[in-house]
Amino acid sequence: MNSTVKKPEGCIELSNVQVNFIQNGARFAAVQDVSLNVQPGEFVSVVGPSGCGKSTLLNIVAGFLKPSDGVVTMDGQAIHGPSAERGVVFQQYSLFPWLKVRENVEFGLKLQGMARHEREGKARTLLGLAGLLPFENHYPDQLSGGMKQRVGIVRALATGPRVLLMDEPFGALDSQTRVVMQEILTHMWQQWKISVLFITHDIEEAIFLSDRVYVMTARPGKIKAEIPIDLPRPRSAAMTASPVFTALHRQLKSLIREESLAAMGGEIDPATMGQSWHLGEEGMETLR
Ligand SMILES: Nc1ncnc2c1ncn2[C@@H]1O[C@H](COP(=O)(O)OP(=O)(O)OP(=O)(O)O)[C@@H](O)[C@H]1O
Repeated sequence: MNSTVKKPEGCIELSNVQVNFIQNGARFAAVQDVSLNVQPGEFVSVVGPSGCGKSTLLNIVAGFLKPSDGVVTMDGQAIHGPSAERGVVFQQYSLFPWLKVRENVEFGLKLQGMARHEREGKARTLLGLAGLLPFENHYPDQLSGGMKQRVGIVRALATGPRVLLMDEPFGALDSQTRVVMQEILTHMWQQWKISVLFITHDIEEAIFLSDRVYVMTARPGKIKAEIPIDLPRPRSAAMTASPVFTALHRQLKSLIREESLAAMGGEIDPATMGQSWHLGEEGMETLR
């Protein structure tokens, strides 16, 4: 946990959550017995192999999905559906293409019944903080991917949520833009001190941004480990070369690698990985 002053609200708790889905007529557990929490003002990431149920967990906290079993609360109240108290940012830029940048940010405020001049002022302040004010009259199509995602974050924050839920928000960006976006997000988060639940495949991203990281097992997704990230704040790109960062990276990589191999269902034998394939004449024949 960082040492900044916490808002008194924005506590998410999942207790013994199970999610069953039906695929091809068969029921299976996507998520099993998951208990995790995000404390007020904390930045928590969830990492794990593809298909382990990360997005499913986020969708439950967002209120888009109901768990088959278990309890999910925000500040002690059960979550029954989506709410402006929980802002969501997805990988796909979910901006309205027919609205200008500022109109996109104002959208939720308009729904809340805020008067025009007030919402204009609020949107402009937030856009200014994100360095986007010069683009307030642009349409989303006129922006780069990184800028669109910054608008998406500002829009999610505009209505004053207690929690920000982010599902691979930088997954569609090139690696350089992604690193810059991580720095922007960590600075924005330090100003807003809002609780964040962040889903990512990227170990470095999870370490750089988070106070704690949960690692999930391969499907059915359970919590395999909870790793505190004891790096000072504010975070800077230079920290990624520090011994603490490197050790955390190694630890998380090893935990996830075990699960990624498990997720492949024994298709790959770790003992022989890296050895060249010797197909033999018979094997070559099957490829011809
Ligand atoms: N609505 C649904 N109906 C049936 N199966 C689903 C549904 N949603 C997700 N699944 C399955 O549940 C499992 C978990 O999916 P989920 O998208 O949560 O995983 P993930 O960890 O976010 O994956 P990725 O990292 O690849 O995005 C997957 O096997 C997925 O195919």
